[in-house]
Amino acid sequence: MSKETENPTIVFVTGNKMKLREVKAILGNEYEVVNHKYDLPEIQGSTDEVTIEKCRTAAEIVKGPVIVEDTWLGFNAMNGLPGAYIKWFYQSIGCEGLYKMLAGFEDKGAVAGCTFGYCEGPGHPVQLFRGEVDGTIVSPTGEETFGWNPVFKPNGFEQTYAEMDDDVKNSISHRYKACMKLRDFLQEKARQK
Ligand SMILES: O=P(O)(O)OP(=O)(O)OP(=O)(O)OC[C@H]1O[C@@H](n2cnc3c(O)ncnc32)[C@H](O)[C@@H]1O
Ligand SMILES: [Mg+2]
Repeated sequence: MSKETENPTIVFVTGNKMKLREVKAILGNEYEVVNHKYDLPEIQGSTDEVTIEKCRTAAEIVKGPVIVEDTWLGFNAMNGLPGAYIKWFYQSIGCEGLYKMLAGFEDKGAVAGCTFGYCEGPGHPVQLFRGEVDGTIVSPTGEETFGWNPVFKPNGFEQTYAEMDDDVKNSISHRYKACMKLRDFLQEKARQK
């Protein structure tokens, strides 16, 4: 089937199938999201630093415009930790363990966030687009199909990310918010050409 209009292409360097799926669901009507599957090395540092380094490396590999994304989950009682290190915590102790980490704290508040990086190509600066959602950490509820979705319940909702329909998560999530900022930037850039 041929398309009437060609959407601009975005090259998304990620090794995470579920992130790719969500970005396609959020931006797929306006962009052709192409994946370069590569597990980019992640330095130790703030989420911004991690994203900038991932994006620089991705641009070197692809030799052209790329986006990358780094996700974090920060517990308010722990001043934002695990933050960018959530991947390693999740991999080692799972959702149940993440929930139990807060057993000794009254404050179950958390922030789910992600930062997209955009880089025009090797040697170019990296632009950052951040999206955050406040919520609480709850006992794992819902199917564990994507990371820590079962323990994160966004404020204002009765369901965890894992219990929500994909459409709902993708219209309110940290990733949605960051994608909207990225989209605005890309549209503005296209207008200036
Ligand atoms: O190749 P990249 O894009 O880096 O993919 P990754 O899987 O390594 O992802 P991160 O470094 O950003 O680590 C974030 C961790 O949080 C998980 N995660 C990311 N987005 C999520 C979301 O929206 N809901 C639940 N878990 C998520 C993800 O599976 C990782 O374990
Ligand atoms: Mg990673």
